[in-house]
Amino acid sequence: MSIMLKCLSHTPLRGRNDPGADVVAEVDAVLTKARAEVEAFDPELILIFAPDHYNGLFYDLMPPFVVATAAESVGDYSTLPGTLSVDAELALELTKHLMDNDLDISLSHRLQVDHGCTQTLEEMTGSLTRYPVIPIIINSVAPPFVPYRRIRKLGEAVGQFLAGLNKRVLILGTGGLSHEPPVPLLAESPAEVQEFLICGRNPTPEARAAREARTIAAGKIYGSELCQQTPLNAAWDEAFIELLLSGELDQVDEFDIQQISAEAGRSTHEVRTWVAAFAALAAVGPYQARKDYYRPINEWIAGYGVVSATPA
Ligand SMILES: O=C(O)CCc1cccc(O)c1O
Ligand SMILES: [Fe+2]
Repeated sequence: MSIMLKCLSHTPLRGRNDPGADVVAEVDAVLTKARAEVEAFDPELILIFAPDHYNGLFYDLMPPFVVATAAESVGDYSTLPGTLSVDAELALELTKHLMDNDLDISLSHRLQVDHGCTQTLEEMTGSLTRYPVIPIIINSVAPPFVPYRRIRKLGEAVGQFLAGLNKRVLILGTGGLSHEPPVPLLAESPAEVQEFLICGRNPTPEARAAREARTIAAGKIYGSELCQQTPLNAAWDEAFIELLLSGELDQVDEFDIQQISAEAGRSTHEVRTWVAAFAALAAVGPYQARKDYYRPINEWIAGYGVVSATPA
């Protein structure tokens, strides 16, 4: 088995509410290089850890994490629609492996996924079907959350499974870093928003458009004094990236969920996907990681980062 890891932010505001042309060009160059590395690696399997943003998973049944044996893109924010090329048999084997290793994983035989999964898949491969994929969706947006140590253990167990395959595997983590887009909180919402958060699957095109417009409007003022949301936190992001580069992943066991929300924004918890990805790689052996890019980008509502790693 050989293995490559890439973790990167996603943001549906890329191409919709862009920063200056110089920054756009920088990010384009970073993503082009990352994609070329994926192409050269030629993965036989992609294991993607991704969040969901109330598109596939709702409070009527909210799992801490879930393996999908089949996945359909909802095509939000004009992302690619359609069916992902999930390796169903292998996804089921992985699920059993996780259960046998004391992880109470959920299983979906038909999961809707959103930009949180598909944007990165498209950016890294140009498609939703180029390579066989197994999605693992980690709850990062709908509190309460399981502790970070559980995410590290999930990643470890996934890594042990991957180590037993005779395949080239690309591990992806997508989301973060610091950011707080305008996603409603169940406890603070009026009844109709609560209804959406509990069972809002398959919204009307109008409802979807309204949601997208709200995110774009938030991007226009993010980081200014007009904005109510927690601002980006470059220091938090840089420290998190350093932690990953150091290899001392068990430090995430000390992460305080409330404190991260307060200091870096509620959606910062999308970095749980990065924790799982790195824990999976670390389970295979020592690794070498590099920071490809970091910049706080208010227009995108994202502490925007790209990190790569391979076995040392
Ligand atoms: O529509 C949503 O729920 C949030 C959209 C969104 C915006 C900025 C950064 C993100 O990571 C993200 O997911
Ligand atoms: Fe997100």
